[in-house]
Amino acid sequence: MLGRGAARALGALRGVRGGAPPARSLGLSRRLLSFEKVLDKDHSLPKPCWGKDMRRLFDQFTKKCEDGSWIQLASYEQISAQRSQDFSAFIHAYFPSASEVINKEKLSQAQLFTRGFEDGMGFEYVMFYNKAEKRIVCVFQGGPHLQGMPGFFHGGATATIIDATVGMNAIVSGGIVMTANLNINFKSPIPLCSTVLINSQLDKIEGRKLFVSCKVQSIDGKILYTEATSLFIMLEPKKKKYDLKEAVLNPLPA
Ligand SMILES: CCCCCCCCCC(=O)SCCNC(=O)CCNC(=O)[C@H](O)C(C)(C)COP(=O)(O)OP(=O)(O)OC[C@H]1O[C@@H](n2cnc3c(N)ncnc32)[C@H](O)[C@@H]1OP(=O)(O)O
Repeated sequence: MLGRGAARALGALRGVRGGAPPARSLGLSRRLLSFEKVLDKDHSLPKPCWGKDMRRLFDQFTKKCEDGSWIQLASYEQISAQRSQDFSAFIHAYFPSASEVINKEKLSQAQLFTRGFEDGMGFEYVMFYNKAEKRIVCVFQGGPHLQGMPGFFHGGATATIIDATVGMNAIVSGGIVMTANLNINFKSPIPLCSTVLINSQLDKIEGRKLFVSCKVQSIDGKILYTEATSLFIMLEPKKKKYDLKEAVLNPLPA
């Protein structure tokens, strides 16, 4: 999914706010900017369902964006490219057997898993990217529909938001990538409806492999809830029968 998720995720890079200079002037490539989402709202902006911790951290990181060292990443449910025939061609090129299952109509109805919940009930999050430090910080407030053991987040929900965060970090460096391995150590249960910080770091790139690690901590940094390491693989360029780069540089209208 992340090949497609990659496109969705890179749509996030369109969002540079808080008076920060345009992403292009920050050195982000046109390629990144080209993954534009044209539908629905940007879920990474403050909502009434955000608690005071989420809102305060949003304001703190938005402030850090003012000098251009950090970029806030917008987040949508879908990208315009997903609706185009070209995106079906992309799936066919990389995963021909999947293209027998996913038709254009299904693709147009699909939406990002983490954005499929009612406001405040599931994943509320906003990510900030520091290119120089190869870091992405995710401020995450999980809702009551993410419960596992009573009163705590489901481990799969924690894994999901980790995958989204380390995945975004891999995407901003590697483009179209997929999760090959995700290794999680659950150290302490995360109280339901709390706000936590996910700090991810791109550790190294070896050929097509990107290694990204992260920590999930309480907002005061005193509790380490979860640690994870991950491996992302850039999709094999030689298998490419379709020029995704060109498609995203010149996206079709939705
Ligand atoms: C706002 C949007 C947010 C978006 C972020 C959301 C994040 C969500 C991300 C996902 O959930 S993605 C969905 C879950 N992942 C998958 O479904 C991937 C399924 N696996 C595959 O499709 C392929 O296995 C994969 C594309 C990952 C790799 O296949 P390839 O044929 O391109 O690679 P290949 O097998 O040739 O391996 C390339 C290198 O990686 C290594 N490798 C591959 N898989 C590995 C693995 N699992 N562990 C360790 N090494 C691995 C492999 O040994 C080799 O190393 P060397 O180059 O040194 O020889």
